[in-house]
Amino acid sequence: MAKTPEYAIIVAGGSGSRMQHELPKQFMEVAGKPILMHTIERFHKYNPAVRMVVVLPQEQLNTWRSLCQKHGFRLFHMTVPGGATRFGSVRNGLDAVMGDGLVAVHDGVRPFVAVETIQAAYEAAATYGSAVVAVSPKDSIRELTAEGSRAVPRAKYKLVQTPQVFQASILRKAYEQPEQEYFTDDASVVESIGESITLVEGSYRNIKITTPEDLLLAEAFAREG
Ligand SMILES: Nc1ccn([C@@H]2O[C@H](COP(=O)(O)OP(=O)(O)OP(=O)(O)O)[C@@H](O)[C@H]2O)c(=O)n1
Ligand SMILES: C[C@](O)(CO)[C@H](O)COP(=O)(O)O
Repeated sequence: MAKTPEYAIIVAGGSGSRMQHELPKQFMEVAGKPILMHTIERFHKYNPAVRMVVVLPQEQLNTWRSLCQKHGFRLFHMTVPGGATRFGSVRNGLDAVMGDGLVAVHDGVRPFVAVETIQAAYEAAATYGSAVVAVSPKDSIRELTAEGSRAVPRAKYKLVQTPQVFQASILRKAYEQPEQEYFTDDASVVESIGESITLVEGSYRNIKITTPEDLLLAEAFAREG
């Protein structure tokens, strides 16, 4: 039987404002290579046949082309221009996904996702229609209230990562709706059309490179391979 087509929308259309660096963080080097190249390599390592759609800021398409030349980066991927928000970028990426199959959405700035995590997410989505990678919090959690704050039971919460994988038809339907402020990831978008979300265990190494100190961790993880 033919394998279900697998797609990956790698969203790298942001400006990286919290990194406070001139170059968008997805292009900053870790272990001598742009972060985004590490990310693409992880998906290629999982399955060289994954059809990759990389979403980039419109004004940075040429920068990426130059970086690929400079680093001799030849792993095949399509590029599409991003939107004003992550939601808009995923929607643009989805327009490039033709036909049925499983679609992973992954942050371009999560370069240390394990191949085993990617595999587990595609497998769960094949069975349940959705799969969202998450880990348990390590710190205590307090909820902000009108009076101040109060402790909440940590065991009731998960910290959400990517990849988030869905049947293409579900993801398309979800991204037809208007964007809402509480859409911070793909699970929140899909859930709001009434679909249930299946969680898959993630990894504490699957960090999202967001602020400058994350780069220190990233260099350490990259050294370990
Ligand atoms: N308009 C946007 C905004 C974000 N992203 C992508 O979504 C991922 C997670 O977002 P985040 O870490 O918030 O990235 P930025 O938006 O670039 O960072 P910041 O919020 O600090 O500006 C990143 O890979 C980012 O490039 C995107 O594709 N398009
Ligand atoms: C999708 C995500 O990485 C899951 O943790 C996260 O929600 C992205 O949030 P950001 O506000 O774009 O950093």
